[in-house]
Amino acid sequence: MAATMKSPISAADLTSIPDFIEKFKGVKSLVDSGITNIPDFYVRPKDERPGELDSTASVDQIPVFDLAALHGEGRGALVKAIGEACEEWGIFQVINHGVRSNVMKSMMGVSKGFFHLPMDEKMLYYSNVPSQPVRYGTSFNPLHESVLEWRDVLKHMVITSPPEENIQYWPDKPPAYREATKNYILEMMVVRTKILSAISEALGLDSNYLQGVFEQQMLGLNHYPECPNPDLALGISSHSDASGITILLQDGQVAALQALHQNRWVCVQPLPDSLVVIVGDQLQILSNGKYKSAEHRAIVNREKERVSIVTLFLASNDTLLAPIAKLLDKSHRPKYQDIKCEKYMQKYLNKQHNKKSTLDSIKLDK
Ligand SMILES: O=C(O)CCC(=O)C(=O)O
Ligand SMILES: [Fe+2]
Repeated sequence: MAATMKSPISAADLTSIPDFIEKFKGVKSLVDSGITNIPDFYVRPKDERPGELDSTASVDQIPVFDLAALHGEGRGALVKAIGEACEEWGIFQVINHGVRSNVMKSMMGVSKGFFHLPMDEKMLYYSNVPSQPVRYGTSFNPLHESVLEWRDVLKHMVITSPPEENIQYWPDKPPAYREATKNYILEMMVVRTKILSAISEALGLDSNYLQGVFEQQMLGLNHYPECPNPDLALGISSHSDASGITILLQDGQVAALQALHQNRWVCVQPLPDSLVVIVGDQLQILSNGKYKSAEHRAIVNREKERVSIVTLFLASNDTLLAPIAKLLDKSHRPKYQDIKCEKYMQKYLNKQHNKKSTLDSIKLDK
């Protein structure tokens, strides 16, 4: 592989982000070039670096729910607990969610396989324009960022139903990519119904209410290569997701995802066969702030690479995002300006990740 044969370069040789993007396209090829220090444009300001704040104290574990209980007498209690977790945390893990273990394993396998392809294969999908249907790239929005995220990405911006309608745009390497991705997407559609029906009920709405709103699906593969200075960089910087909900599959071997809770970073420990559910900004808007989108980030590791797979469920472009009328009354006035989903997504995608800044920008009575 040509990229691995280059002589080691020093971080000081890389002067600017556009220059780096032009030469390396992303993190993997930078690491393969043999660097021993990260370039300056990966170094986070001091207050953003992963510090001592991350906690594994038992009081600070994010909630874990066994979804098997949705099918029996325990449904009411579980729905209530999920609602409370959406208010308090905006993030929780689920087990016994019904997604087959081998489907998750294959998806993880083809994702890793894709990021390890030779550069010219990955370049077939390369773009810096976030709206491409299937796009390989790096960081979040590299040409609008002052500090880059230590990750490369492959994004499927639109998943159709059935998913294989636009399969010709999907990578066909590694050879199992298309089949594994299709199977994973189909299982995500099933688990979405379980989770969104529970959240709808917790809000006092018809079971299928939110399912009818968050009908669009996107898929994102994140690759976080080993990093020589994990104390200075972040894999993904603090942000909330623009989705209604996000369902995340994380690598079982490396703990890296952290959620902000009461001003502390709490590590989301990977549990076997679990999925992480994250409340996104669109659910915060619809619930009029009752449910909070979780601010989260991912750290990187000196020895281990990591892959995570995110499935976003969100409203269609022409949906007007607004608090649900049934949740409003004299003492619950709307907290957010109405905004078309397409416009919200443009606002979100046209800048760098910055905590919950997109949501904050449409708050009423700031
Ligand atoms: O890799 C992770 O655990 C987090 C990924 C994430 O937050 C995202 O893709 O939005
Ligand atoms: Fe996220």
